Amino acid sequence: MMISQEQVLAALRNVEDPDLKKDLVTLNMIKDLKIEDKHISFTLELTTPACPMKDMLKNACLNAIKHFVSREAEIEINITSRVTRPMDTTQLKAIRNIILVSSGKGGVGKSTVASNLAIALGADGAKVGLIDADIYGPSVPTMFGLVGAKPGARETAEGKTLIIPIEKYGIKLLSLGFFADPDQPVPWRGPMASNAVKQLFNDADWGELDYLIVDLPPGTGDIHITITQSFPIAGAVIVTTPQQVALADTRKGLAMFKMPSINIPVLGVVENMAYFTPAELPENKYYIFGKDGGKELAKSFGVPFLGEIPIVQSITEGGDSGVPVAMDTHNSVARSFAEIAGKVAQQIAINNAQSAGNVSPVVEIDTN
Ligand SMILES: Nc1ncnc2c1ncn2[C@@H]1O[C@H](COP(=O)(O)OP(=O)(O)OP(=O)(O)O)[C@@H](O)[C@H]1O
Repeated sequence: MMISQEQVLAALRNVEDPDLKKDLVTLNMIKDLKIEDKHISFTLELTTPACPMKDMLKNACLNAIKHFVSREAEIEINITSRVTRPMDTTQLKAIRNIILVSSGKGGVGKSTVASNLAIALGADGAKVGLIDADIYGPSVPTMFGLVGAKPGARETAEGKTLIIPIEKYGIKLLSLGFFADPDQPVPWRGPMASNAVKQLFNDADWGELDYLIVDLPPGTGDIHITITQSFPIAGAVIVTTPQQVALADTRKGLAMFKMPSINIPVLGVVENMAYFTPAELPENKYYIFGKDGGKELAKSFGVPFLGEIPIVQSITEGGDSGVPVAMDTHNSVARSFAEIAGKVAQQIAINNAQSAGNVSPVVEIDTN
């Protein structure tokens, strides 16, 4: 039996990426195709290591080759990824996608979501950085067990001094909290705060990153304007809790990203503290702050709903002890964060493909 490259590629043209709505060959995702007798091997290059459809696409390739080429074929598929980036980027070239994590109100769990999202994306093999730009109360040092840590610096060949992000759990971190005394009130104000935040982007030795997560201060202020106008942003993740007071502020925060002068894609809404589950009765969910508020908000703005996170002690404990809950992959909350990370990465890949003209302009948004 002779199998040709053309036969295999023709078979794989029947496999469509459901997000990008084109086949894998057209999308140039099939690499290193080799055929020896009945042994076929190739690499499937995805747009993100966090792709939630990894297994589905691999199975679809196997089935297509078995069906259209030969039942006897022995098929080996190696999965890799090359994270795409928005098109219009001339600065921060080594940072592919900047993701803002934002909330209308303080204390809703924005830093918790930013930290766990960073870990969940990194767990799939992506190169991830995290900037804590919360001028009012930088909490990333606490959440990563780095209170009192001081980043180093190095000189470039051109004589520029670069801050070296601190690496923990595979994530490169910089927080305004590293540059202030943890026991003193935060002195950042107006232009000084904006300049300090810009430095975290421009004057740091980030190296290559697939995703740089930014934990913003709550609300809508100078820092938001500075960041959205200074850097190419892949999108914003909005964190809310189900109470009406939180939702009202979230609505304002979300509307800000949609303003024509800002115009940042909203990747979706995360509903934190969605319900309470007692450890001894894990099946019982108590919607003590109201039900589905985040979901309905997402629907009303036509943006994806990324998932809900319950109120659980392991999140508070993880945050306080410097080991974010997403590190414990057996914990069900860690799985929820992994799912949210998958959806965020997926949404970015769709937006990037769209801006590169690689996908039809109508993208279905899952708001269920
Ligand atoms: N789902 C949850 N279950 C239990 N505790 C949580 C949950 N989400 C957040 N917390 C805890 O609530 C506190 C506030 O969370 P976090 O610092 O993430 O909020 P924030 O929105 O970033 O606050 P800030 O406005 O200060 O930036 C932390 O102690 C955190 O561990």
